Amino acid sequence: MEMIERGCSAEATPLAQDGPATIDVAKLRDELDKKGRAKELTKLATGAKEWGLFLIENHDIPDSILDGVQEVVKCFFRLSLDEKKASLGSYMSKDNKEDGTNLFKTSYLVDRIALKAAPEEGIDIWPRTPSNFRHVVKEFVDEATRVRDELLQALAEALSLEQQAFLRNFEPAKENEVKVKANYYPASPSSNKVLGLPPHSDGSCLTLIMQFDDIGGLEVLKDENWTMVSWPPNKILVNFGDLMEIMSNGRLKSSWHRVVPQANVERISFALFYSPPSHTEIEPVTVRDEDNAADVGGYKKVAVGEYLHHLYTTRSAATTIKESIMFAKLHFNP
Ligand SMILES: O=C(O)CCC(=O)C(=O)O
Ligand SMILES: [Fe+2]
Repeated sequence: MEMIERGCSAEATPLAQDGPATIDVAKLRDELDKKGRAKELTKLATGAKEWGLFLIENHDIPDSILDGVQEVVKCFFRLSLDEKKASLGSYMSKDNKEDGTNLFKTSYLVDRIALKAAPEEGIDIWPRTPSNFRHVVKEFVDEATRVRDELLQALAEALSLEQQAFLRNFEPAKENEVKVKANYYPASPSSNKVLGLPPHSDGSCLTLIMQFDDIGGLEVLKDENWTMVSWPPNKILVNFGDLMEIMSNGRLKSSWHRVVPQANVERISFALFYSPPSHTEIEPVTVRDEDNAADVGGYKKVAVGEYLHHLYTTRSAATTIKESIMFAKLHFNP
């Protein structure tokens, strides 16, 4: 298989002793309990900086919706290859070609579909089997987007920024990008050889990930060690992508992560990738050096589409971790 820098072989990984922070969204919403809310914001700031990701609970997305997503995605992956091809219909669309090829041909142990849930115009690449796939996923996307907005505001507040500092990049709402990926990782007896997904950072601002069973598979590079992240299906993992690192001027770092197939059990995950509209120029928040008031964040203004194009065309050839994000640095000389 293709060699991608550090950590190509998936050696056994210890489970984190104390995993990423779990943030209680209900506490963030509770304006009456000021102390409890402030405590949760502090936990959010600390946890998010430490791991580049965190978990959320009490997010208020009904179990019926989470269960519905699980059902339609499992149903899709149970189809035969021919049935999957037939189900996807206009699969060879512009949007689905690049990512969708993973479904049938990959050097990694993953079968996956990538769709765009928003913006809506001109997109008809949803699986037709099961017939309620699109409806169920869209319901979930609507709920998750509400939570995304709350999280972006809470993150700004947690960093002592003005509440809209991150969310304002997501205007106008109807032009926001929401990519959907459903990943199926088969069990792999030789799991110490082949990866499900290679080490990477997401291009998004935030990625919300569900996994349908808490069996392990996602690993994040933390303090130079690959560390398995564990979470149950009713919690959602919130991962920072490169756009968040740029937006926050490096105060929040995108995580470097990979997926390792498990030896005896298959795994399915379902992720929403949120990015501002492609033409939006992200202006990194200012990060002041306390002593001389200079900006020390190191990131510059960059258009979302331009950055993503750069990331997707360079990351597989990168030789160092997060090399592609250098493009958004003030002192980048290609
Ligand atoms: O399967 C997972 O948990 C993570 C998937 C992932 O990293 C991705 O699709 O970018
Ligand atoms: Fe990822």
